[in-house]
Amino acid sequence: MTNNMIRVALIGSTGYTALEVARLLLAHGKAELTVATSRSDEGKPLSEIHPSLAGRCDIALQPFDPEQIAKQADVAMCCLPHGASAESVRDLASAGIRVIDFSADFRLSSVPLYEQWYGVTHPWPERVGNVVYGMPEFFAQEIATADVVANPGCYPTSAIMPLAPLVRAGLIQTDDIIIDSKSGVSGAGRSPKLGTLYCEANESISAYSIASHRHGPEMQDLIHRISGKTVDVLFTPHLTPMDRGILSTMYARPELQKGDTVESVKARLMAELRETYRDQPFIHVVDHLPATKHVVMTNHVQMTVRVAGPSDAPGRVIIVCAIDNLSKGASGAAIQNMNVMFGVDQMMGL
Ligand SMILES: NC(=O)C1=CN([C@@H]2O[C@H](COP(=O)(O)OP(=O)(O)OC[C@H]3O[C@@H](n4cnc5c(N)ncnc54)[C@H](OP(=O)(O)O)[C@@H]3O)[C@@H](O)[C@H]2O)C=CC1
Ligand SMILES: CC(=O)N[C@@H](CCC(=O)OP(=O)(O)O)C(=O)O
Repeated sequence: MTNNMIRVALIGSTGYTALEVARLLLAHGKAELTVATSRSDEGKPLSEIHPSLAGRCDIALQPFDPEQIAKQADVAMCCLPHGASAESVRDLASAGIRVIDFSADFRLSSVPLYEQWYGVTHPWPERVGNVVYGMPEFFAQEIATADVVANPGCYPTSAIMPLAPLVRAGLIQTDDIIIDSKSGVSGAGRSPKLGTLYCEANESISAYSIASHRHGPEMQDLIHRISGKTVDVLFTPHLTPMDRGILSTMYARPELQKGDTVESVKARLMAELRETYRDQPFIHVVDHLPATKHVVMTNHVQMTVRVAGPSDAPGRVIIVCAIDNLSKGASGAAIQNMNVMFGVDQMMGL
């Protein structure tokens, strides 16, 4: 650190999550961007790639050189796609710089699980299952001293935050959990793809990767790590015509107690969530139905619970959670993790 400022390196600066990190750092106060790397646009000012930064962040893009970056920065935010990220994370960590990895390369507990879902051989297998999951609401102590942090996936954040405490407390059954999520198009990244072209995505909602999305195992893995219980989730993501935001609607069966009503089950689940997140400044257990508009452009999470069925026979628990995929689902979470790693107020810049 110089002048008490945390020096931040952005790796893969031309993408959406990198832009969001740069934007948040402009208002941070205790952290500054000192390095931005790019394979494709070396030498150009960052603001040429992201015009919204013009006149505010004109740092020149440089090639990826871990030894050099370690001299210029205290922490690297690695905003690369999964598969490509792991090698860069390994090289940065070996050069002595702390790393926050935005990809899924270090999120899962085991190499076989990673290789089964990502279809690539992991280049740093000894660290898989040995990197803290960057969710300070559950793992702040480990994050504070970590050399590498695995920033959570966007959909998993919206599911793990409400489900893990309820599973841990034994309030919902562990099988038959359905997670139905809708994401804005920025969740797919900035590289052009057929499905994210305007005429494909606008005025349309579509499901994709049914029963085969890689975030299903991430949700199961992390709920297990937090609750100690094995859960079975069925996850369906949808692409929606919004720039950003995720709304997840989740269905589970309650563990009933004698005399339970719809109202008593709802009260018990809401009380558990409120107690879990009582001291967490970004997590809000609300009475209203959360919407993406309530949280976009913020690091805040809103969640609530409803219960369906005749009043004396509660059937299904319905949980609704809203986040911003680029903020608490990616770059905001990374800034929060960085704050915890460097011992500053976790809300700084957020
Ligand atoms: N978008 C979102 O909402 C979320 C994204 N994430 C994760 O964050 C990471 C970044 O996402 P996002 O910013 O959306 O992605 P983008 O596609 O917008 O940007 C990724 C950047 O990585 C660089 N890059 C692309 N391919 C390679 C490669 N093969 N080797 C090295 N560098 C490469 C490029 O930068 P350059 O050419 O400048 O080097 C590119 O601009 C991904 O792992 C993603 O899964 C996680 C949660 C939410
Ligand atoms: C809308 C959309 O396409 N979303 C992306 C997930 C976003 C993400 O960043 O996930 P990882 O960090 O785990 O890669 C998808 O479904 O692949």
